[in-house]
Amino acid sequence: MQIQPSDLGLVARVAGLGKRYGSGSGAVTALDDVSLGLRRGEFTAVMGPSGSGKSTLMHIMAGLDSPTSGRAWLGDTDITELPDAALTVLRRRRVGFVFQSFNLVPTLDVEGNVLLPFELDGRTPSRDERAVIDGLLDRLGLASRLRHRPHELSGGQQQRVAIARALATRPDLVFADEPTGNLDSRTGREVLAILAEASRDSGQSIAMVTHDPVAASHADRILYLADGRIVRDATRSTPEEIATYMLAMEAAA
Ligand SMILES: Nc1ncnc2c1ncn2[C@@H]1O[C@H](COP(=O)(O)OP(=O)(O)OP(=O)(O)O)[C@@H](O)[C@H]1O
Repeated sequence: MQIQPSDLGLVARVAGLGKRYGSGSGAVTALDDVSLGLRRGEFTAVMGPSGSGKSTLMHIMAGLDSPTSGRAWLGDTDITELPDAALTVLRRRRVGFVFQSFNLVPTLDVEGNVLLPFELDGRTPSRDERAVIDGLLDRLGLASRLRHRPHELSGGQQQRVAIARALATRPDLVFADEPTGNLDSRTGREVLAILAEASRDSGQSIAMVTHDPVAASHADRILYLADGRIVRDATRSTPEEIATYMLAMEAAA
């Protein structure tokens, strides 16, 4: 019998992943032979210089983009050859995303955006789920903004709506691309605390791209990418240790 990712405690896995954009002399190798597993309940930060492949890796792991070579699993499902409709359902049930561009629906108010994953799944939140959502909206300072639409919110507020939406269904796996990028330091700390709690208390796995050593210091594990390859897989580190390594990487580039 074949060993499944879940037998190893993994909620997502990629093996021998490669991604090339374009062809001929203009081709760009965004990922080069990346193998990685994300463990259940683990909070992982993904760091690396601009253009090192962080967003590409997250998009492929989340089933939003396909690799040029290699394989990717969400849970025990190999998503590399999964038909689009099945992949959409799998993503909706198991994965939350926070994109750099927020991807809020402009015609829906804050509450409508946060409840969208339930709407798309054809159900309303249970009483427990409603309590989780209300707690998130409260902690993210959005409780007084429920009837506002995205264009009536600041960039940081829109980012918080995207975070509430990603966590609302308590998905197994949350991918967050620079989730604190637009936030002041107090709100940023609250978002990091919410992500850390989701992993510690609810067993959710979080993968967060960040350029900020302080944000990365909240994670259990830190992956460093350079030129499309994982160059270091580290355990929890201080902001100073992270900043020192990032500087050394940039100096070596
Ligand atoms: N759609 C695309 N077409 C062509 N090249 C692309 C495309 N998307 C990304 N790339 C290239 O792939 C490489 C990796 O990009 P990616 O966005 O994954 O990097 P990143 O580490 O997330 O960068 P940043 O920190 O600046 O967001 C870059 O060289 C980028 O220019």
